[in-house]
Amino acid sequence: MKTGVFPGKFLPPHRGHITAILRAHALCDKLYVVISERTVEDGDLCRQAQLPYISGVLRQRWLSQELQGLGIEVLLQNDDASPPFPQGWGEYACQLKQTVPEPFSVIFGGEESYRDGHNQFFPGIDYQVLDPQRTQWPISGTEIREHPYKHWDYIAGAARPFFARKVLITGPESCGKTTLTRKLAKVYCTSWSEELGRDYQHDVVGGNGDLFDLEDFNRITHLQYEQDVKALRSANKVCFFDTDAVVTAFFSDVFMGQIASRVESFIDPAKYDLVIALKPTVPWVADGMRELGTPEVRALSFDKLMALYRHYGFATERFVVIDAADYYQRLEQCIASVEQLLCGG
Ligand SMILES: NC(=O)c1ccc[n+]([C@@H]2O[C@H](COP(=O)([O-])OP(=O)(O)OC[C@H]3O[C@@H](n4cnc5c(N)ncnc54)[C@H](O)[C@@H]3O)[C@@H](O)[C@H]2O)c1
Repeated sequence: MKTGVFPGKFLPPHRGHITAILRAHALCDKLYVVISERTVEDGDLCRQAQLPYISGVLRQRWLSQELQGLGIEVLLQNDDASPPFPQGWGEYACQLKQTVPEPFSVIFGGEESYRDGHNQFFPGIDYQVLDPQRTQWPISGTEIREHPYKHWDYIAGAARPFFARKVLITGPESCGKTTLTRKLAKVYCTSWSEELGRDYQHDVVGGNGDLFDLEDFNRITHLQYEQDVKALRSANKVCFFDTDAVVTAFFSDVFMGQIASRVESFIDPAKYDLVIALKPTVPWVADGMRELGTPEVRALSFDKLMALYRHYGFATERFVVIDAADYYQRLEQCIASVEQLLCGG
């Protein structure tokens, strides 16, 4: 029985890592992937790339998603107490032997320069180097952190939702949100999450808004969240959202005179990288389910919705407000703001 260990930072995991891990797995009977987390150093690396901290647990979740079902165990090791390399070799070696729950006979890696250290601090354990020139996937974690959109295809699938830019298109009824969201998704060849409250109203309530009850808005928020997560999983650099929980809170208040109890727990001002707010300056389209059609009510709805965003901690002064009265201009303004969001990545 040959047991191997594949250590790394995996900040973030990419195809080079995954392929090397799978090769290592083919060379032994049991493989442990060990994520080495140094919160200060790793935190600095994320900050330098202007990314939120990618915690060890998050990396463990991503790698576990990627490798599940293959008999590879993903472990997390906190190396905060070890000095940096090369002084930290001894502590690192001790810690690794404690983290892995059984004796191992081989350590895999891609760095020839670590061989002497391995020979000294892991006596009797082979050090096997795989693809040291990174010929198959010429990529590093540093390159991905600094330019995730340029190197998008290398990012491990499970980590892509973290890196995908999230764009919310919001606004009151009949301002072209759904069409614009679909068009933007097509322009950027990516996924989007459509508002499902209207389908819910059609399918469950029979189209008659008077028949809503408060619990319906809790369900809508939850279903929308699930759909958003699914859309994000297949995003190509950017993902578009046709609605959010603030809009559901708004309609809960319109129909029921109060906000359903669980809606607020889905409101997250930090979720979106860009919020595009559409003003109701295009013609009203009656579809049998819309309620708020007069020009005065439409303008008031927009103001009320923005006030609700402020109430929930959104920085509405950073919203891109689209007030052009024609669809061509609206689309152009949206594309320009998305371009700005993605540029430099
Ligand atoms: N930094 C040091 O001087 C040093 C010294 C000794 C041990 N270590 C330990 O070694 C482990 C690896 O650290 P790291 O910073 O190199 O981790 P990492 O997350 O950057 O990489 C993990 C492993 O994948 C390999 N790899 C990376 N990109 C690849 C690609 N495109 N194709 C094929 N293989 C690729 C790396 O060579 C490494 O072996 C860590 O556990 C670390 O603590 C580091």
